[in-house]
Amino acid sequence: MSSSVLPDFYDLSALGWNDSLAAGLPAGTLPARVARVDRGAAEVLCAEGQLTAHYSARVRRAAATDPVDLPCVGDWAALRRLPEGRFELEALLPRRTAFVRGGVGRTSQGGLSGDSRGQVLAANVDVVFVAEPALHATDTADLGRIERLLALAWESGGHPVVLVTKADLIGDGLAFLMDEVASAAPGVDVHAVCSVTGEGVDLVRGYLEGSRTAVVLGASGAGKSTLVNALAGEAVMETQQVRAGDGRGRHTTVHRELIPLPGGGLVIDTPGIRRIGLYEMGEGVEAVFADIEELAEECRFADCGHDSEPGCAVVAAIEDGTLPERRLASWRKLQREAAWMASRTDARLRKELQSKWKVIHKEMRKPGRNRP
Ligand SMILES: Nc1nc2c(ncn2[C@@H]2O[C@H](COP(=O)(O)OP(=O)(O)OP(=O)(O)O)[C@@H](O)[C@H]2O)c(=O)[nH]1
Ligand SMILES: [Zn+2]
Repeated sequence: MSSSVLPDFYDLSALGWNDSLAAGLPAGTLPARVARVDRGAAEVLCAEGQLTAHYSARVRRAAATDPVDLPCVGDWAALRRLPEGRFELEALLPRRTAFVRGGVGRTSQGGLSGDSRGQVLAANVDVVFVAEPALHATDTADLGRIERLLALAWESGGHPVVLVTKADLIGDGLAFLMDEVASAAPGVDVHAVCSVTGEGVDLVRGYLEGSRTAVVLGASGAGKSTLVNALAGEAVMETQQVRAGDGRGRHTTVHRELIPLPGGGLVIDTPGIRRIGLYEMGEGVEAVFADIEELAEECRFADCGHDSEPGCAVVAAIEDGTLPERRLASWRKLQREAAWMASRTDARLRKELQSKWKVIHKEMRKPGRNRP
């Protein structure tokens, strides 16, 4: 599908390479960014171009013990040149952010395998675009879905941005809808985009400045591929129309899952990331509902259930109209889901990742950052 010619080499900084990553590179190795993984090997982009690097014995051993150590798209890796000229993926550099799917797998018998080991779907994602169409069939933007995807975005450690896509479909109702969406996304930038007219596309591009890496989360048909194509200025992704037109399955022609954009920045698109809304979320829920968490601190009872307790600040906010009732219901629903998932995913992994990212989140939630 892509008409772009593969370059013979990549400018490392255009792939997101920087000094702090360089400081962690083992001596005598070559930095490379993982663009796709296969069994036992990765397609990588590096100063030498695009090449295949097989995993070293050490990487294979580590991954056998803990699948989280398996290379994934977006990872930075250290390559070693073997005497015969091939490259081996010797080690992974520490990840700054990661989308982790908990170990809720299916056993061969069809039941849930409780092995509770995580799998990393994408690493080193700086910006997480949450795409929700202004109009989906006959429904306007689903605020609950935005909240759920925001929880996943916060949890990854990346910087979330909400994009109301297909803005052309809603006409005069847009301003009202944007206010509603903003109320579901405290502390997060919200923009309207239209891939048909190009409205908002430059704004989106701005988030990728400095060779940042993004993913676009959103339901099927949200306009993710169309947006990425608009950013790239060419068809790097198959859209639903194309797929419907030639009857081929999805992802048959898309090989690289890490896509460097001609205007700078990179986008990660994998089947796993496309389905991520179906996976779990944990403490990200707290970040999405920071407004309710804040109110809850004002409740008379520390264990207030925000139901019919006296002195409940949350119920008071609903009564005086400052907190939409829908938001409390959405918070409860996501909390229940998060608790269910947490009970069957790797607690150790979660803790480890969260303590790392708490610092980043704190930084991002500082006053002055577009709080409502
Ligand atoms: N009117 C309008 N239609 C759009 C816009 N963006 C995308 N579409 C259409 O919406 C449909 C779905 O777009 P895709 O980009 O394939 O959606 P997707 O999110 O990649 O969908 P999946 O691949 O199923 O996850 C296509 O028919 C697009 O032409 C837009 O800004 N305005
Ligand atoms: Zn309360």
